[in-house]
Amino acid sequence: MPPLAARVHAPLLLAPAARPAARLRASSGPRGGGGVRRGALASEKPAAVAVAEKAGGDGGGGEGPYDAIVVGSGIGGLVAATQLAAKGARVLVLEKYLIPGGSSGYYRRDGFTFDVGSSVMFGFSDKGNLNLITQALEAVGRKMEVLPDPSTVHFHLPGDLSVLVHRKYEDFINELISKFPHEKEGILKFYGICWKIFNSLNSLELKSLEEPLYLFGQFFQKPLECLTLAYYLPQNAGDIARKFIKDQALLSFIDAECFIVSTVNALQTPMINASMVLCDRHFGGINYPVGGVGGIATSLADGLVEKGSEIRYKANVTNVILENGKAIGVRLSNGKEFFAKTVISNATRWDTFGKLLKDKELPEEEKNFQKNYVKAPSFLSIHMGVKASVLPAGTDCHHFVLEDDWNNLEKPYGSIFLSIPTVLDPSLAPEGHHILHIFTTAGIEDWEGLSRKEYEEKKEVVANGIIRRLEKELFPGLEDSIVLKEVGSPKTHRRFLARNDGTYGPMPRGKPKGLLAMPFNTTSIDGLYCVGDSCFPGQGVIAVAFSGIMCAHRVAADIGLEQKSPVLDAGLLGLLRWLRTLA
Ligand SMILES: NC(=O)c1ccc[n+]([C@@H]2O[C@H](COP(=O)([O-])OP(=O)(O)OC[C@H]3O[C@@H](n4cnc5c(N)ncnc54)[C@H](O)[C@@H]3O)[C@@H](O)[C@H]2O)c1
Ligand SMILES: CC(C)=CCC/C(C)=C/C=C/C(C)=C/C=C/C(C)=C/C=C/C=C(C)/C=C/C=C(C)/C=C/C=C(\C)CCC=C(C)C
Repeated sequence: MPPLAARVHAPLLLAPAARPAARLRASSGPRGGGGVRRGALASEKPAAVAVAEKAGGDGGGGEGPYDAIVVGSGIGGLVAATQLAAKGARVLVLEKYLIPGGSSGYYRRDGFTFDVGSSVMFGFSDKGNLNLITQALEAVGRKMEVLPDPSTVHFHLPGDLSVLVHRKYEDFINELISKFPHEKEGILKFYGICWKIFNSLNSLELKSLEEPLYLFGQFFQKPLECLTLAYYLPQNAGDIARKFIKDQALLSFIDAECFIVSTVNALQTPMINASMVLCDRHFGGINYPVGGVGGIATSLADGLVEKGSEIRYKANVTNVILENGKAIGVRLSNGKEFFAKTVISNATRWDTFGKLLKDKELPEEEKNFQKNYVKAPSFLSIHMGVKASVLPAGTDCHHFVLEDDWNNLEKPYGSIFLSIPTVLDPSLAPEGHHILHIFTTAGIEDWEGLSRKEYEEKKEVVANGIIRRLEKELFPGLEDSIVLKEVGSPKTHRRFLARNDGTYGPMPRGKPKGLLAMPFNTTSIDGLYCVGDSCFPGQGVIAVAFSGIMCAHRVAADIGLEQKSPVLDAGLLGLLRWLRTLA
């Protein structure tokens, strides 16, 4: 392997549009083996690529009707689409970009395969009911090989507090107690409640909470578990932690645990979401897909096509078409129209109602959502290839760094997330090298109004500051070991992920009532559904996978593929709408 030249790349978070053919070929998965059908050869041409090549992006003339059109192929959209296709629906997914996955996509540079977003994968185990990524793949006959991560994250926190979240719960809890022996009882109680909630969740068959026949069925079969969930639904992790824990540093640690999940502190993080991630990391564990995270989306897209549905790339949806107030199709930027019984938007709710329905007055329900939630800041991401020698032996895969001051936890550029997926899967980088994927929160307003030169310079200055902090805290010699570096700003994320202001997801405006105000999948527009991280239960790949499963169930009932009761529907949907107004 010839040595890689050290250099700094232009602002490319994702692949440049100048290489469309290569990008379509790359759809076979990050490593070609990322999404192999059971018993199929890894070298077989994935069906999704064939359709993309045939479609050649936007065409002309109207098409349809489909059972459902899905706008966007993030994990939320793809799970909704594949679940529906598995139930026998004919689905069309329209994706603006060149490959599927959105924030869970990938790109390649000089032999490195980078995950665009998170590399920390929940829900990828082979047990329980909450392994939603595994289940989503299985629904379309796919299975990915995964590598168990021995830990979830290594926290490097103020006051030299270092906590490694081991895969084994006992190891983690003993390590935490060893740092706060005086809070042993409080620690066991707080994490004990998390387990109570997690076990309740894990005992249910997860489908749409907006479908009454299913919901009442679950209440009948598992009354205690459902009541437990209903009890904790409006509560937040920070309030529960404060019932048992007094030590401020320990409460700040729990803030950091929650911040990773929700980009806000524990007082603002719904207890159900906190419990889900604080326990699944030990129950199913964190598992990394061989070949990279991008393989999940390409496998789902291939599975979708094999079920007789379609996905088209370079298809930029600009409008949802309404007829008598009902969503009946969509229009692309090239004027082409597609029609369907239902339309599912995987764009954020801000984009769905602010752009795809810009001529329509914002419905009350959405006003309520925007009253309760704001767009979380975007982020600055740095993808680097480094010489392997810079990492000490036994380096953990994921790190969270906040050096001196707890007050900086939620501030822009305050906390640093770092993933080194090559610790688990060396095939993602050329021999002798590692990948460092670094990100930190950043607002779009910081990056607007700059000239090209100022923008490039600012990216360099900010990125180098972050790299120097990591060099000081974790890896001496880091700067000199860099062979490849690409910096993405909030503007990059807005452009390539098509997310309003490049937002990371929704964030409660104040202190939420747990998950009570979070909208589900139906909207106040007949035939229009939303899926993704601005729907219940919020941010996170496993969370949007759940929103996809819920959405597909509700849509399937509405188009006659699953049982439904119009009378009960009206009652439950009305009740849920009313409950949201209480939040
Ligand atoms: N760094 C990170 O770890 C990171 C960053 C951001 C988001 N995330 C996570 O990623 C997940 C987001 O998943 P998601 O399912 O909500 O969606 P997503 O944002 O990942 O994907 C949405 C997809 O819809 C496409 N799209 C948007 N508008 C469109 C339009 N008008 N026409 C056609 N296509 C359009 C986008 O190109 C994108 O591919 C969440 O888990 C979130 O928390 C992670
Ligand atoms: C309806 C009513 C009213 C009532 C009823 C009751 C009941 C029954 C209820 C039920 C409920 C349920 C089922 C629920 C569910 C839920 C769920 C599933 C949830 C989930 C969640 C998840 C989440 C949130 C996740 C998240 C994650 C994340 C975000 C991640 C991230 C990561 C990252 C960022 C990375 C980091 C990195 C480093 C450190 C490096």
